[in-house]
Amino acid sequence: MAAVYQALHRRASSLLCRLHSTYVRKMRYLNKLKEDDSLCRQAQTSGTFYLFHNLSPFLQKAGKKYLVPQLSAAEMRRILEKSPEAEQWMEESVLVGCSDEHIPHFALDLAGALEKSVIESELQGSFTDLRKALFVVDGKDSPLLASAQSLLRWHDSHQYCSKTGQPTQKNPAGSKRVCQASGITYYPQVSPVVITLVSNGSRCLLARQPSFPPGMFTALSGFCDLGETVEEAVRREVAEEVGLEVESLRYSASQHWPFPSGSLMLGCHALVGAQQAEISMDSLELEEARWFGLEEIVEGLKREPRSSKQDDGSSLPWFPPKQAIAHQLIREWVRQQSAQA
Ligand SMILES: NC(=O)C1=CN([C@@H]2O[C@H](COP(=O)(O)OP(=O)(O)OC[C@H]3O[C@@H](n4cnc5c(N)ncnc54)[C@H](OP(=O)(O)O)[C@@H]3O)[C@@H](O)[C@H]2O)C=CC1
Ligand SMILES: [Mg+2]
Repeated sequence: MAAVYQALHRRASSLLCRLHSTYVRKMRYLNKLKEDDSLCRQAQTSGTFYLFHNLSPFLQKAGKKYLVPQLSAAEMRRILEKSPEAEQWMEESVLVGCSDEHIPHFALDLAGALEKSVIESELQGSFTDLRKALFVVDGKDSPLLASAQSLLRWHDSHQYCSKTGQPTQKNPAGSKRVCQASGITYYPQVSPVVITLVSNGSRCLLARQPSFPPGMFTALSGFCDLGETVEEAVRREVAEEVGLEVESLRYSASQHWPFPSGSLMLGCHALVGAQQAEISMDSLELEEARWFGLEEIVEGLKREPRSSKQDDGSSLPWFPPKQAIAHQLIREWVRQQSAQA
């Protein structure tokens, strides 16, 4: 029995080791592509490409599913034949990942090269607004679309050096831009945002902004100020937006979020004292903020935007879908409350 157990253990360890080394090798290869320009240029000729047009990703419909096609370099060339300066366009692509077999994946925005309709009819699909695309594609594809779009957006808005006004040049991987005149290197920017699910022990606090779709409530969020810690940003945002003082907080998880540009959402749970029930809302930013009990949250999680609409035109509360970290925080709170009951 012991021998069988040992053999199984050895096999499991060796599998784990191989898995780990695949990951490590992949990360090192990606890093090399960012550092070695000629290797990256060469990789472009054998890589695959995700297409964007004006920052909208290209999707293909297969039955009820939406797929995110990857084009080979040969297919890319064939599409770009219709555009002058085809090679130059290939060089605009940015590295967004690679397969376990080290096939590099690039993203490319073809807005300046070809009409949207030309590509759509050629490839039988459509460029879809990212706000829709993120929620209809397979779960594993949405983080990739989100980060690819953020990187393409950053390149599009950092074409010039902010010191000299001269054009900046992107490296082949797209991990930086350099101004030859000043020697300044620019790296893609990330904006840290705290997102906090406030609880008073038995209820949690959700809010809505006037721009949200009817009935949607979510956790409080806000951009970190320069020089602030995550803890300070959580305390300040909760104080500013709902007038409550956080007593303790716990980090949960993070998520890249492509809106408005490239945010790193830092998800936290915060506790306020049970006696602090009165909300004093910042009505410049929020339209409504209120406490929700466990039952109401559980019901809201089952609801979809369409099913929330009532006959009198009002909407019952519903929450962000599973792709958003707000959803994860709300589910964690439900699990925690249910375990305490
Ligand atoms: N993934 C998820 O689950 C969720 C994600 N979010 C995201 O969190 C983000 C922040 O939430 P929000 O409550 O609006 O933030 P804030 O409470 O910080 O308020 C937004 C305002 O902050 C100002 N601001 C400060 N720094 C920045 C910056 N770096 N970029 C843009 N605006 C800045 C802007 O004001 P001004 O325009 O006056 O200059 C903006 O209108 C949103 O973009 C939203 O998409 C929110 C909830 C859920
Ligand atoms: Mg806010």
